[in-house]
Amino acid sequence: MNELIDHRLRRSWTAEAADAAQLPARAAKWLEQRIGQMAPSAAPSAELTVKIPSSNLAESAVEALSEVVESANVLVDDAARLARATGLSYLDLLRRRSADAGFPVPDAVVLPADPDEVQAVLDACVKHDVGVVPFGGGTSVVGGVAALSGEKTSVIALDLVRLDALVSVDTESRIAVLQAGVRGPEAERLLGERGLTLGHIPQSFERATIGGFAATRSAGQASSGYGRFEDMVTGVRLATPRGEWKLGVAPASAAGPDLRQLAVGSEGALGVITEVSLRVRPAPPVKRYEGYALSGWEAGAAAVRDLAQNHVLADVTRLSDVDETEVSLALNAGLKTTALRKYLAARGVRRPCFLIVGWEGTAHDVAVRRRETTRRLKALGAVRVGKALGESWRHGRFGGPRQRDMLMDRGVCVETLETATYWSTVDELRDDVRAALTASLGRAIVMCHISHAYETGASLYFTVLTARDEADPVGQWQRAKAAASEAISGLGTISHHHAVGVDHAPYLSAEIGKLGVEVLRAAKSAVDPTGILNPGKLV
Ligand SMILES: Cc1cc2nc3c(=O)[nH]c(=O)nc-3n(C[C@H](O)[C@H](O)[C@H](O)COP(=O)(O)OP(=O)(O)OC[C@H]3O[C@@H](n4cnc5c(N)ncnc54)[C@H](O)[C@@H]3O)c2cc1C
Repeated sequence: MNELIDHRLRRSWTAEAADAAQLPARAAKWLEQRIGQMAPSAAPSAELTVKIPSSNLAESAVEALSEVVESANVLVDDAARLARATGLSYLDLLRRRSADAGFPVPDAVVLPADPDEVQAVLDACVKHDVGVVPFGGGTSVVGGVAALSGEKTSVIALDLVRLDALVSVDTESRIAVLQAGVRGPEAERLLGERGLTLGHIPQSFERATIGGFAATRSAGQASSGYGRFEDMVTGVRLATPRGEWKLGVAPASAAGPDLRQLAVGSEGALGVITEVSLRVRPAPPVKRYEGYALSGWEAGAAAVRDLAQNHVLADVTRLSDVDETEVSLALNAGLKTTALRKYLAARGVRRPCFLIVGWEGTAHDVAVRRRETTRRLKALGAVRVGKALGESWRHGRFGGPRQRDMLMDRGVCVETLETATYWSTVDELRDDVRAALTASLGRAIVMCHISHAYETGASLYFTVLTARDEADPVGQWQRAKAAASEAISGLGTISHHHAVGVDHAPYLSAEIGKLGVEVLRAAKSAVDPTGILNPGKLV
């Protein structure tokens, strides 16, 4: 079980794919021409080289926790604690490459087996005044699982990996109840055995958990078809320092504000999600993915808006800007790029923006919906590239994290950030974020895509590549991220799906108002009066 979240394996995302990501020499040369000379660094060692402080958890607390979960499930060894010390942001990975842990490490890892044990662990932590960081897949990129102790003298990582069951399925209502620690692939396997699917496939699917998806209001790549994770949640079971809280008795309700939506997105600060009731759908027998190209970002964004506002979005709708398209042409050895460029230029697409569209469902459903989407796309000037592009994206869609490790080994600063805004400000926000990142980083490739579209607006997801500043690599990215966040603040949301965590907390009140922050703090003090839950996150 420890292997599942060991950072040495996590570095390669999945153990079996450790060497899958390679940068062809041609691509490396292209990259160096764009961002300048890079200074390769050694890949992190497979040995445990990071020095970490010893555990500060009082013996009485260890004993109390051991009574709840048995002593074998209270881990105080360095490897176990280090494995749950951070998430997977660029800064997390960067800090893990140095010899001294420049980040807080939990004093123990506690592994409860079921919701009742989670509740009993919280009760013991209240009694011993120990901070608790709920830990799902540990894929947070905003510091959500950072082992901050706040005002407490010790903090545990509450790892939910043993809560791994499909609890029940109500086929008539199409609702499945899953425990919080079930990872994406296992959820699909368990549901697939019953002919069902959740359809929630974020890029972190391989490692992230049901509890983590709910706690962060995650959005999967097929959100246009299946909805965001919060759209799927029909009920939540939470353990809190004040006792258990269950929410969700009907598909819709006018019994006051929807408190399920307070639990969803609560980032471990208002309770530990132990079970989630989820709307499920019949597993689709047909999946069809294909690619189109549009000439320039404005034409591409206008096409996605047209599809959204005419209710003909494909389940997956993903538009890359010119830079992201250029990079995928340069780095993707699988596509016959020269021929493709000529083909597109001959059809008037000189600055191509790739659009991936994917439909899932019955053969009839896919055929009908595909016809409608593609009819509109052609009318909007989109040129069909074909199935190869769609399938190449579908098969490579979990490759990003592996490529990131490999780029970091080569001396590249590589990170992503995201936001969302209304259609009327999509272009302005994109321009402002790009300008802020470029002004801060100098020579950099700043790519952007839309991967989640709505009638009223869209998400914007940025990927940045620049040569790492070896003198101050942490400061280099912190300054760029702050500049981008300032540009976002006021025009869009500080996070469309990565959540608040530590990194976005300074920008929350600009978005929801001081009163909004007070409302969240009041909710927190109601469920967590002594402040043991996830100190320093969200509010
Ligand atoms: C390479 C990569 C790609 C990603 N792609 C996407 C994407 O496509 N879409 C997307 O939405 N996100 C994406 N993310 C972000 C991240 O995967 C999501 O935020 C995910 O929902 C986190 O799930 P997790 O189980 O890993 O949670 P963790 O990282 O373990 O925790 C995230 C936060 O939730 C809290 N938490 C976890 N479990 C519980 C629980 N049971 N109860 C209460 N609180 C809990 C934690 O304390 C923390 O604050 C990506 C991350 C990476 C590294």
